[in-house]
Amino acid sequence: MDYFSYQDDALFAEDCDVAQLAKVHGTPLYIYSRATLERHWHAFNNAVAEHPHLICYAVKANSNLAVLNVLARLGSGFDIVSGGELSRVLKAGGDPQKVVFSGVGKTIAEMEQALQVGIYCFNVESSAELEQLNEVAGRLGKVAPVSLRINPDVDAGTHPYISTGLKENKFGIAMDEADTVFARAAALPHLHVKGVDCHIGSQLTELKPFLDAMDRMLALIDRLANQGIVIEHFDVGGGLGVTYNGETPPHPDAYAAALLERLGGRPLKLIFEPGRAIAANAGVFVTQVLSLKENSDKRFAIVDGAMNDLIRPSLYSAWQNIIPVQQTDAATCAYDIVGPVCETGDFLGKDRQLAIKAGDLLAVRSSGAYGFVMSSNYNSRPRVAEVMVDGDKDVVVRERETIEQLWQGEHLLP
Ligand SMILES: Cc1ncc(COP(=O)(O)O)c(C=O)c1O
Ligand SMILES: N[C@@H](CCCC[NH3+])C(=O)O
Repeated sequence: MDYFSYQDDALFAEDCDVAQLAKVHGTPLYIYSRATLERHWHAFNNAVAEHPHLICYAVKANSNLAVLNVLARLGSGFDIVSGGELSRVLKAGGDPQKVVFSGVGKTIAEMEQALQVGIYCFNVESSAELEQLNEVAGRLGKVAPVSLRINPDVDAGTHPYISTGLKENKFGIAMDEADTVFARAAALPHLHVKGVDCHIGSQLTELKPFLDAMDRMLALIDRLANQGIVIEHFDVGGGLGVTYNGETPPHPDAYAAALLERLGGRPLKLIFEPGRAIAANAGVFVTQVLSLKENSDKRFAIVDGAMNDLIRPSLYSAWQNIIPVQQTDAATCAYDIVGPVCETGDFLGKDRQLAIKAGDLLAVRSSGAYGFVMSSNYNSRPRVAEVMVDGDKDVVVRERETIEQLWQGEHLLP
């Protein structure tokens, strides 16, 4: 079931006509589907329903308050990487006791904030962070719940910029130091060791790297048990991929079943941190064709959306499907879909077969994750509006920035 589909050649988001949404709210525009977010969250939650677990949506994928609130209402937990994300979760009605705090560099202020609100667990990424957290917790008269993020040194087989589980990556504690750092964590007075975690990369489309990582992590958990260090939970991170262009990532059911089989009856609570798998295909980015231009080699469609609004194609050469908002029978041509930003790398897609003219609307699919959250004001372009549809209702969940907001907080010299 695809909540973004055509009805009589017009693209709909649930029961809302996308062209009408663009007319009312302007372009460029992000549109999210509540039903899709909920279906994807339930897919994870149902996949492990029979086993103690917590689904902690990775806020970084899409941190709009309405997105977080929809998931909080389902009972979701949240994986955060900053004090800002924690504040968003709380503002959106999320339960701090279902929050795990990941991230390779946490500030003292962020540690204090998370300790004060009582999060579920800190995913600690280094010995230095462990010592700091112990000190901060001691100063506040608290005990910090901790998991250690271990870098299992497996190749996730994904884009090098989004691979995180190799020794050469900055993330986590090396496996060959894990036992020692755990022993230290267990000995520190203001920490309570709860779990282990790993996250080997994003947009994984095969089970094997996940299972390789799990085998190494379970071996560690067994060694720790022999040292008398009891691990309550195993946080497997996020990373399950989605279909952008014909990839066939495992369904959460298959993923969870494979993990549970490997777990082999160990009484560990499982924590999942899915971001992309929940949000990516719950959103589209709608842009209008400003003009067409061609030379002897190429045809360009210059659109009002740009790399500052959706950077994935420029940053990772990521391919996202670009479809017309109104389908026609007209003959198609190959276009590079480019934005107004003054960078050669400013494109949303290359060599796309489309039948388009100035004024037409295009929808870039799979834009619900790592879309708006990675947007910027580069070229002094106001950040775009975000709308969430819920059946035949649409709500502006973030207003388009105004020109005045572009220089909010800036000051002239006296
Ligand atoms: C620690 C951690 N957890 C979860 C995620 C979410 O990843 P994904 O969106 O691929 O599920 C990330 C980002 O890759 C991450 O770094
Ligand atoms: N921003 C990346 C994913 C990064 C994952 C962050 N841990 C993307 O769009 O694919």
